Amino acid sequence: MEKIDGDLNKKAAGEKAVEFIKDGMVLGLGSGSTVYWTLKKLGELVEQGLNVKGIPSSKRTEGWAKDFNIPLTDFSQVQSMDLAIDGADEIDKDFNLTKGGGGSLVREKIVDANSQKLIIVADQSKLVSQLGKFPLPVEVLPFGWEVTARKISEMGATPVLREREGSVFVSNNGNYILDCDFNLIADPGLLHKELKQLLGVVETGLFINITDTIIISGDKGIEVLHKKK
Ligand SMILES: O=C[C@H](O)[C@H](O)[C@H](O)COP(=O)(O)O
Repeated sequence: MEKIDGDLNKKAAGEKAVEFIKDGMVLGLGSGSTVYWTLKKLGELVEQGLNVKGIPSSKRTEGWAKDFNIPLTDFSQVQSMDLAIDGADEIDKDFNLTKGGGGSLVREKIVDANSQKLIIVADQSKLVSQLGKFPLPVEVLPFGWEVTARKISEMGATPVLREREGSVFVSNNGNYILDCDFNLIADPGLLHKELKQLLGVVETGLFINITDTIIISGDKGIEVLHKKK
């Protein structure tokens, strides 16, 4: 069995999110070690009779959902979900996010953006005043990735091809990830748009303006923050 980050704040935030799940909902199932705790708790509720279905945002999440007997569906059955619950690598004061530390950013963005509501679960270390300390994950096509990386470096970043255990990391979509240190990101929306215009870029880990609620666990206990409309 895979070893999961047992950080108590991740566990607390992840578990809290199930309070927002209602019977009959179709859910977007995010990725990462905080969402793992959401899935585990959700499995207990399913066992007690809660009727939900989920679309997983990664193969890892799909595996966990199956382990916890959470019924799954896909985009051939439903095009819009009631609620997505996902993790993040950084969260700024405007609820914009950096995601993709685990390499699941493309499927996460498709799932999160097609949900009526997005709840982000995280420990307090993820809160930042400005995005950018965590190098921005950018998913790129393997073909010509060297050119794409050079174009990104001309935008002021230092892209590093992600590797795991000595091999190039390959995403669930068969692509590569460039971890791009832009230093602090002054305008995340603009940077996302500029990166998306580069040939070879599939998607960026900047999630702008799609988060409704953040569940943070830390020194002050669990806080539920709603975005002001
Ligand atoms: O690709 C991975 C995802 O964006 C995760 O949601 C993110 O990295 C946070 O993961 P964790 O909850 O393990 O810190």
